[in-house]
Amino acid sequence: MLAVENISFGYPSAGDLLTDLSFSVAKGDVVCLLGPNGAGKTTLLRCLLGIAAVRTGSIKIRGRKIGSIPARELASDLAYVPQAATTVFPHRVLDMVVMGRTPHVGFTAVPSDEDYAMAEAALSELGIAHLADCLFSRISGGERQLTLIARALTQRAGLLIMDEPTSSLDYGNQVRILRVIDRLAKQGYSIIMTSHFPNHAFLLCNKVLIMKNGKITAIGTPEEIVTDSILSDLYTTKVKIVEIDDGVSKQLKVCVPLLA
Ligand SMILES: Nc1ncnc2c1ncn2[C@@H]1O[C@H](COP(=O)(O)OP(=O)(O)OP(=O)(O)O)[C@@H](O)[C@H]1O
Repeated sequence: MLAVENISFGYPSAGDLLTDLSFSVAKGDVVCLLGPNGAGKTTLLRCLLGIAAVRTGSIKIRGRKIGSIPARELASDLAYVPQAATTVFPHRVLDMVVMGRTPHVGFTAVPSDEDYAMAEAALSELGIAHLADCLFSRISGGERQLTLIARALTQRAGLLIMDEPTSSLDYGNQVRILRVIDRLAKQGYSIIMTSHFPNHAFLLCNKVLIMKNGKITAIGTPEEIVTDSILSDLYTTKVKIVEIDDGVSKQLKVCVPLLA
């Protein structure tokens, strides 16, 4: 679905911030991008979205270079789910979600009844249909994140790019969002998400990219590469991976930071 080949990126008159990154994303993949602050995760997402133009290499979606795809067409392949910041504009939740139809209807056109029906269906799919008439600025952080995911679903793109989808959410809401991501992947969506929580990789990702100083230093399954030594090196702090019984059917790995 997505093929990233040897890309480098830097801001004008500065050196490379991302160096020679390559990876691929298949249908149904949930890819977790792990790395410390400043590693270049958001910058990489900006390149994938075509907001930042790469210096070298190529990013292809379904075989086409993203630079050659008109923005509106690209939006039917890629949807961005930003962090759940609030907005100063008092939009209704349903109106926020129907904005996902913008690439399909155009900036000046009014969304049709069908567009609103799609937005309502996305809200129902995520269990927040009751919020349709609430103001986005007055719902909780977890509800805002679900609203932004609903907007991406309404866009009808197969690849969802999520920047720290659980940031600033409490434990229960983090798990709710992770469950939604897991369910979407099972429906065939591909997902790339950044996270500061290696446990997320164990819980729902089938592929992990380890990023440090603008480079991908390891790619693999969580079992292969989310290890004591790689995480301790990545975050320059002692980390231990332990196995627990999840109480249902399997052993689950969890990552524990050590203070000593
Ligand atoms: N507009 C810009 N101009 C120059 N440098 C920038 C710009 N935006 C970001 N950077 C630099 O790029 C580097 C990578 O930033 P980026 O936001 O991609 O990291 P990140 O891994 O997403 O970090 P975090 O986990 O803290 O969000 C940082 O050193 C940052 O200062």
